[in-house]
Amino acid sequence: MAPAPLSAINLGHIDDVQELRNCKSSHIPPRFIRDTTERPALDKPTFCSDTIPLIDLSKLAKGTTAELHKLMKACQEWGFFQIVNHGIDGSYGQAFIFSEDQKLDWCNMFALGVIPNYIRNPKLWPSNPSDFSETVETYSAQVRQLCKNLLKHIATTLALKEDVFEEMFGVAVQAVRMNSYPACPRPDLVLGLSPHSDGSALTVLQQGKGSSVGLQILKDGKWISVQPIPNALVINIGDTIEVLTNGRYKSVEHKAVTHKEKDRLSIVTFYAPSYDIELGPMQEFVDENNPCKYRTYNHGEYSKHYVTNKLQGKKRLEFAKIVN
Ligand SMILES: O=C(O)CCC(=O)C(=O)O
Ligand SMILES: [Fe+2]
Repeated sequence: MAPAPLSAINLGHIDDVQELRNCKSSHIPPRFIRDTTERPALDKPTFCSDTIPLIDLSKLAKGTTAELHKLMKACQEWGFFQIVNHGIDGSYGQAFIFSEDQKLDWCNMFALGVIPNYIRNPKLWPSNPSDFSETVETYSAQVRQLCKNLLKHIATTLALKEDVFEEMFGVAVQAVRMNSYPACPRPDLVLGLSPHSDGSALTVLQQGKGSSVGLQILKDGKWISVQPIPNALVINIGDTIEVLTNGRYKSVEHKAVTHKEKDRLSIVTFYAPSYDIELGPMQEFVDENNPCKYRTYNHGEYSKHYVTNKLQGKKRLEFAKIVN
């Protein structure tokens, strides 16, 4: 999702977290200090008997039933999983600020629209380093193919025709966002990225090699850290799949925390239907035991709503919720 245009709202002075880090002061400007209820509990490690599921894409490609079952459980119970054997090699600024009193994330973001062409702003594509654009193009083409494949497997786990999402989505919208989280002297007071669900159908997250733990997901009311696995990609279900499956597969709330000494970079691809598509729960997931939970809406309107509202858990999905 591209960041929302900064409008006439008074945003006040915004410190650059990269500069704050470079000046090595232990002072955290108040705009970054979270209310006590929001602060990450870093001293209490998130214990969980399970870690997020790890899926072997090469086994899915061979049609291994056990792996497909694992994928089904991952989508149903976690909304998040990591994948291995996927065949992909491995001017910043704040986003999602809408008011002067809003707490800021300890993160610099750089977002680029990739496909279709009309969401690209060539002026934003840096010419330095010289291979930046080509690298993003190559990576994005591979991730696009990966998303198409994953959506086929996901459709199979739902007993749907494997091409159902591809046929429904039209020319899928693809955007990439680079999140840079500089080390923070007080990671216990700030958040790298506020809790949110993604507005996409699928999200693919790549972490820097040797990355510190940063991503946390909300599972059964507890924040669980996603342990980086070398060469694995983290995949999560976005709001679109939650709506289409009438909540069978859920988009899961997640956030990022920072580290006292280590910088962290995540490269995130959002893959979503074309903006002109009308979306609502598929009839396969609605019956008398599963009443329709979401209205039908235009995906372009949802995307606009998504980028013009602050990150606040799953609040943005209320746009589509049917209230009884
Ligand atoms: O950097 C991370 O681990 C999380 C990034 C994320 O959730 C996002 O960009 O939507
Ligand atoms: Fe996200």
